Amino acid sequence: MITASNLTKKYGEKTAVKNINLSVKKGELFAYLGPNGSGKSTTIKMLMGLLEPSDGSVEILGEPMHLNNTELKRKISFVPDTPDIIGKLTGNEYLNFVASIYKMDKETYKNKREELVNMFELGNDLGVLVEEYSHGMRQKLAVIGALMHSPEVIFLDEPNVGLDPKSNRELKNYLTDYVRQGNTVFLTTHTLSLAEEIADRICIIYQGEIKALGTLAELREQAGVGRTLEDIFLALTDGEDVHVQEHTES
Ligand SMILES: Nc1ncnc2c1ncn2[C@@H]1O[C@H](COP(=O)(O)OP(=O)(O)OP(=O)(O)O)[C@@H](O)[C@H]1O
Repeated sequence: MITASNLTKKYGEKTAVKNINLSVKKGELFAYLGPNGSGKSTTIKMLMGLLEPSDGSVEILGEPMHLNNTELKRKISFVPDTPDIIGKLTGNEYLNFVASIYKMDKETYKNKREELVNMFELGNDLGVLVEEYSHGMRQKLAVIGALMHSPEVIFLDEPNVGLDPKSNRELKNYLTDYVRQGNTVFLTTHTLSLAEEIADRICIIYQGEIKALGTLAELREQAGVGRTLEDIFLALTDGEDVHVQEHTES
């Protein structure tokens, strides 16, 4: 569903993403982890066709992704790390707008919207201007907008930031159910426990390069008995004195 081949992004002299190769299968929940500035958002933006790679290529649903592949972009969805929703719209207006972009039929829109709005308990705030929303409320609205049209592939950049514990739990349950139905989720997070709990496979990047990729059990096996994901993450990204075998490309 998602394939990155030798994906590279340079900003001037700086190489933010170096030669990333990965592929995410149908029905998989893939967690992409890395410290601040390691290249997670840059990777997601290239996978989504929002940013031109300096080198390498991306395929989504078996099709090449390009900046102007609008039809392919309609089949996927994105929750950015800082949802930039027009403040002069009410929550209702925003969701109507999203439904029109994705050409949702009325009945599906009504049902999906009700399900998601109830899940996040945002019903009472939909008549309010988004500029009056808290960060968490904006985050919920962005997630509802992204999930409403049931995309086969969804990218979420730190979706849990700002969500209260109940909403976090609801989102986790929703995403695990969502992949069980055959959809594909690619998410970044700094909350390692979230990745431990819900990810089928985990990829750790550091300074734009893949350092580890596998199931939690595989990563633990490489790291040695008793190692937590936090130990592994720190060993691979901070130079802590724990030996963990790095990922090598096959
Ligand atoms: N538009 C840009 N111009 C120049 N450099 C950029 C640009 N966007 C990102 N970078 C640089 O690329 C590197 C990777 O940034 P990116 O935002 O992809 O990291 P990240 O892993 O998502 O970080 P965080 O966890 O803090 O969100 C950083 O060094 C950042 O400074």
